[in-house]
Formats: sequence, C-alpha cells, structure tokens
Amino acid sequence: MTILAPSILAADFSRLGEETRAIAQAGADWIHLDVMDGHFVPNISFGPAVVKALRPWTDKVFDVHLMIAPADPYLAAFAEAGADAITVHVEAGPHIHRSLQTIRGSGKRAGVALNPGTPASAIEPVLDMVDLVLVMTVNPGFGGQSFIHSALETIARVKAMTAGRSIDISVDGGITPETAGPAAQAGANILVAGSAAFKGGPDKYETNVAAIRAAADAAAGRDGVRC
Ligand SMILES: O=C(CO)[C@@H](O)[C@H](O)COP(=O)(O)O
Repeated sequence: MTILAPSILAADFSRLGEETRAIAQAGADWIHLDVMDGHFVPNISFGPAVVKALRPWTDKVFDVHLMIAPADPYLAAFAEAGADAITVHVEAGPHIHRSLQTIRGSGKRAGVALNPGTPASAIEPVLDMVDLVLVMTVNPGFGGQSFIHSALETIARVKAMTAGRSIDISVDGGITPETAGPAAQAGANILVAGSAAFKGGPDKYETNVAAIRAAADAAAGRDGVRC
C-alpha cells in the first residue's frame, strides 16, 4: 500500500497547526516536514521549534527531511521535538555514516536522501543503516517545481539495490496524480506531495490525497483498501 506523506511546505504557514490536522484527517499517512537552512539549499523554512509546536496536532508519523549542512548538531533537537523519521542528505556530509548512527541511536527511523544529480551508488555503503531512502525528483529548496523524469532511473536503481531489505523508498518533488504512477512503478512506496496535496484549500485535501494515492496504487498494482 502506498504511503502518502504531504509536505507542509505547501500549507498555509499562518495556520500550520490547523493545516497539519486537516491534511492528516484528509487521509495522509505521514506528515513530511521540510527543514531548509539557506545554505545546503537556497531557501529557509523552519526548525525544531516548529516541529515541536506541530507535534500535538496529529499522531501521524512525522517524517523530517533535513536539507541542512551540517546536520549532526541538530539531530538530537529534531528527535526531541517529535520526529519519528529523520532523513539526511548524502551530499550534506561531512560524515553520513555518523549522522545515520546518531539517528538510529536516538530510536528514530533513519533516512538518506539523494539529489537528482547524485548517483544511487553514493548510498551503497550505508544501506545497512537506513530505514528509508528518499529520492529527490526536483532539486531541493522549493515546492511547486516540475518532476525530473530522469530521476525515475535512480528510483529503479535504489529499488534493485535494496531488494531483500526492509527499506522504504520515498520520492519527493513534483508528485501529482500524473507523476505518482511512474514513481510508484519505478519502485517508490512513499510519495511526498506538497502543492498537489494542499492545492485548493482544506475542502479539497481529501480529494487530492485520494487521487495521488489511487494513481500510485494502480500503477504499482497495490491494494488501495485502507482499514
Ligand atoms: O523537499 C522538497 C523541496 O525541497 C519537497 O518536499 C517539496 O516541498 C515538495 O513539494 P511539491 O514539489 O510537491 O510542490
């Protein structure tokens, strides 16, 4: 079954608590929280204080995506703020192995992210340390960008590399009902969607979430029935 993880980067920041609750009630499985530092990526979003403030609004998995470098000085703060999964970029360095060790050591799911220009082979040495691989299908930093189709190859390579292991494959950037299918077919089982999940305001969230999930489930031949 596809896991749909709306990115609150596309939510109304003046009402983040209500938005988080609304998208959760609309059928989101996880909540994706994009943390940007204006250094690793050319945008600044929010830090652990916001993650902590949002934690009481839903009990859904908080999937924290750190687009920051270095990440290590902040891992404990995000873990304490209520993250359930913490993903760091393999490009962010300086010691991806240590970062993943720290995340696992804090009892959280550890994720490693790959930018569109990074080969899948970059994460091979740390595969036994991760619970999820996040493949970026846009260059990180902003919501609302177009899906980079060449990244489908990376998803397929990660799928092959992780065969036989219990590792989720997440895809992030430009996910819509049109791109969800190819991403799921290539091997992704977690879809992060910002603009396509939040477009149209709260009345549309349920329809948006269902449309993205249905496209992915159909393409991957997954059972879309949820209990
Ligand atoms: O991490 C990022 C961007 O850096 C993503 O999570 C985007 O925020 C997804 O937004 P859409 O492309 O779906 O609008």
